[in-house]
Amino acid sequence: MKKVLVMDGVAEIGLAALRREPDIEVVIGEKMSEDELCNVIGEYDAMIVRSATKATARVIEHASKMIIIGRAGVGIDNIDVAAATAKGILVVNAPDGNTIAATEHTMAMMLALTRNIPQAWATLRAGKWDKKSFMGVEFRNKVLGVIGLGRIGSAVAKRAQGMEMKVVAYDPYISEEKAESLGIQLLPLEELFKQADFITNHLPLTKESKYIVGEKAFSLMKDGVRLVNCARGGVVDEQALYAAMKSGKVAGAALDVFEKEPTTESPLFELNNFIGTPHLGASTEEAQLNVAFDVAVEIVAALKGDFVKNAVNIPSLSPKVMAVVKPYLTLAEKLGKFVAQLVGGRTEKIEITYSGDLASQDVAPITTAVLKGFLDTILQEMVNFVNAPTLAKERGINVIQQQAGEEGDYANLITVKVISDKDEISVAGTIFGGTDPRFVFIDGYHVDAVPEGHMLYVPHTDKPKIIGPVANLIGAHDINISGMQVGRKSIGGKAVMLLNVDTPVPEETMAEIAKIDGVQGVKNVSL
Ligand SMILES: NC(=O)c1ccc[n+]([C@@H]2O[C@H](COP(=O)([O-])OP(=O)(O)OC[C@H]3O[C@@H](n4cnc5c(N)ncnc54)[C@H](O)[C@@H]3O)[C@@H](O)[C@H]2O)c1
Ligand SMILES: O=C(O)CC[C@@H](O)C(=O)O
Repeated sequence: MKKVLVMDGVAEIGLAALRREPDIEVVIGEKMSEDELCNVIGEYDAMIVRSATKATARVIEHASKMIIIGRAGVGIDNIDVAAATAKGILVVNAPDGNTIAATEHTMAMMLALTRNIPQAWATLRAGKWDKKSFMGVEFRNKVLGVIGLGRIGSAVAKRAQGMEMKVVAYDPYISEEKAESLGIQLLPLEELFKQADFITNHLPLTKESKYIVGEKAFSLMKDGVRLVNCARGGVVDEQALYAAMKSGKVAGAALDVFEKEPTTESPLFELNNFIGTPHLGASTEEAQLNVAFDVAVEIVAALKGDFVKNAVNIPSLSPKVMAVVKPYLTLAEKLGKFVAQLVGGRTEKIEITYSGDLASQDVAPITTAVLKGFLDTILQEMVNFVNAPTLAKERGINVIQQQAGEEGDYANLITVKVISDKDEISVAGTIFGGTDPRFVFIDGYHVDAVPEGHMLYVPHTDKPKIIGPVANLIGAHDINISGMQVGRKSIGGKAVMLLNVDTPVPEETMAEIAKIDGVQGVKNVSL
């Protein structure tokens, strides 16, 4: 039975999707301190959070059974993803489910700010009919500067265009063509600050984006600019904003997110032209249903050992690409395991070359599968798709992935070459007919071996009286040989023999095989 800890109030539809699974027990957690969470987290195989619970490095250190942490929302700044990755814990989010909610909240904040709606209602409620204090401005023909033209930024832009605003944007990771197709002019950030009448931030909080809207930015802005942030606190420097509002530079600001959350006190709250909401961007019934369901589906998939769609710490693939690469993952893992058992010495480099159909695919997950197979064989600690690249890097293994392009004799081919301080070995595999994995080269010698179970690898000199004696010695120990492949490049030169055996060949038999004249080595391999 797998235990899932659900924190921060996740919609019932997500809980129901988890409870439907007979092997999953759902535990609804109450708000906990870091210490309290550390004390209980070791019992759980998965955890779901929104933004309140912090999966810190300390919490993750105590998460001894954890397979996956799911974020019912977009931002993953409350999860220490690096710590999770190093521990092999998958982190997934629900990136699409609350886009519209956050977009509409941004539009609501822009309108409320510009037409003084919260302030006017407060005075009306206080018994005053005050028309003079609440003069607004119109959106039409104004310039909206969107910082971060991702899912929410571009949806906000579309709605602003519907209100006849001119939209400019800053996002160095979006192509000119994409922006053009949205009718948006991309600008350098400084230029956006200079031109915009309204500015809305849609950047996540990262090292690069912290305080990107700070003192210098305010000095560049137009007098009377209005600012909205419904993305992440800390992108806007709240002290600098306060100063810019006090000086009259900023005519109004609306924040849904704050550097410190929860927060109920801020100098900004004393300003009449400031409005704030307590991180409500994703708080619509629809968004909460979407993110709860999406994240639950990912948790169920991960706990069953299936692939997840929205992993943030392993490469995510579209279903179309996944359909292409999935059959190669098992083959790749076996190639990694095979070379790990043959190579001696300290591994310095692993070169993985893809050709044929794979030359033009996104092969990053296949490379990870090779590393997983390789490291799982040589390390005691848990190795999985999440931590395999990090573990390889920590061990100083230089991983080179290349896509060769030329077809060769195989429709698809993965060649894994491992170079150590003492040794070098390569093995290549292919998939026949979409499902049938084969090893087809070992150190450039052609073979055609089914990569499964126990195998015996015997490099030798190509001459008579080798194959028979090897087979006889194995047979004499009552071990059944279910397959045998011999590859050579030239008569009398080096050759390789690969046997599929039903049980591993005992050490003493291997020692006898090694004594056969012409045998250059003998190794057991288990896949
Ligand atoms: N207030 C809420 O409740 C709420 C709800 C949903 C999302 N969010 C937040 O809104 C933000 C945007 O969400 P999204 O779904 O649009 O994300 P997204 O990933 O689709 O968009 C982010 C955009 O920012 C750009 N970007 C990232 N770092 C940058 C940098 N340093 N400089 C310039 N551009 C950079 C990226 O290229 C991307 O286009 C996230 O921080 C998310 O957590 C808040
Ligand atoms: O869960 C929430 O209420 C906020 C989520 C939002 O900040 C996000 O990044 O998706």
